[in-house]
Amino acid sequence: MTQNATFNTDTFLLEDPNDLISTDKWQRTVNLLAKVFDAPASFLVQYTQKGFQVTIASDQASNPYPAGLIVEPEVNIFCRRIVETRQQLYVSNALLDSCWDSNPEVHNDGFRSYLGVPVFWPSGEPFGTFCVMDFKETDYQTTYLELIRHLKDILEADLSLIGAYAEMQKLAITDPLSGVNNRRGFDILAEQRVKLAQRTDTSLGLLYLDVDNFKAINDKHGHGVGDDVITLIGMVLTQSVRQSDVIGRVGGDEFVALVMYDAKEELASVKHRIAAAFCSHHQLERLPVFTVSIGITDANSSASIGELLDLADRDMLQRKREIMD
Ligand SMILES: Nc1nc2c(ncn2[C@@H]2O[C@H](COP(=O)(O)OP(=O)(O)OP(=O)(O)O)[C@@H](O)[C@H]2O)c(=O)[nH]1
Repeated sequence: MTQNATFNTDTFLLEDPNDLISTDKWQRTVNLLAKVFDAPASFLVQYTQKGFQVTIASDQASNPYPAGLIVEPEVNIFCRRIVETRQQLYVSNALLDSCWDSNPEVHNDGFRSYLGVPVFWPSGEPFGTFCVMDFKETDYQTTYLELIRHLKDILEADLSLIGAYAEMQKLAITDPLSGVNNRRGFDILAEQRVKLAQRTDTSLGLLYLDVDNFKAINDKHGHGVGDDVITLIGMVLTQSVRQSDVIGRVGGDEFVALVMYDAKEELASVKHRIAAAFCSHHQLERLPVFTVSIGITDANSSASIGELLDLADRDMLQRKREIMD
């Protein structure tokens, strides 16, 4: 289920710039680091599965590594050690330790000294490193180590801003009771999913689910039990569809799922899977027995999400009438 696309810690910030980050301020911070250490190069480096990318490079002619440069994740560079250990690293002279023999920063580019600290996302995941490098051996004193940690706090404060904003965005599109997308979230993500399906030539179907006589559950067992049924539906739907499918709660007891399929019969089998899941779950959860009506429509036309929801809703009502009659 596509839900948390707003805060992706596995994407390079340079590929997906964030308005909340002032890269000017970061540039000044990185430049300042090089200046106070009287060093030829300093960096903010981001780590993802794709490797290490220089996000910001101090703007001196002596700096060989520009912003945007990516180093493969398995290369034995200093920053890699920090990401692995999550600890500060100070190498005053890399030639004195054979573990750096295979480091291209040392044997290709002539660096001797490295001081770096880990930078973390607010989630505690490593963002990357903040570091300063020199072509000569160094002997940094404690106050310098404190300074680099202080400057890194400034960068982490900005990263926590992105985290807080992403969290707010997530809250704005999530239904707190069922944990699935609310109507706004569903509309946004479903529209993206439809565009992606058109580009990749895949087929989509829309399921519309409504609890039968939900009002009676509330009236007979109380609102709290009704809430538990809503929570259960969110859970069952999440477990019944693929990660890339989009689900949402679009009304009190109404849920929808936009699902990808290869053969049309798959839509009917998703529908049966969902209905069957309720049978086993309400026993486990000690909830009253309830049934749901599910409508389906094909979602491969140029119709808007609102129009598709209407079609699936009408199909659901038709089925509900058939059961009630
Ligand atoms: N417990 C609980 N009840 C809710 C919530 N949101 C809406 N409802 C109730 O859901 C009920 C929906 O009633 P109806 O739209 O008549 O639907 P129904 O009783 O399922 O009837 P049919 O759709 O015809 O099967 C109303 O009584 C609402 O008060 C919620 O978050 N929690």
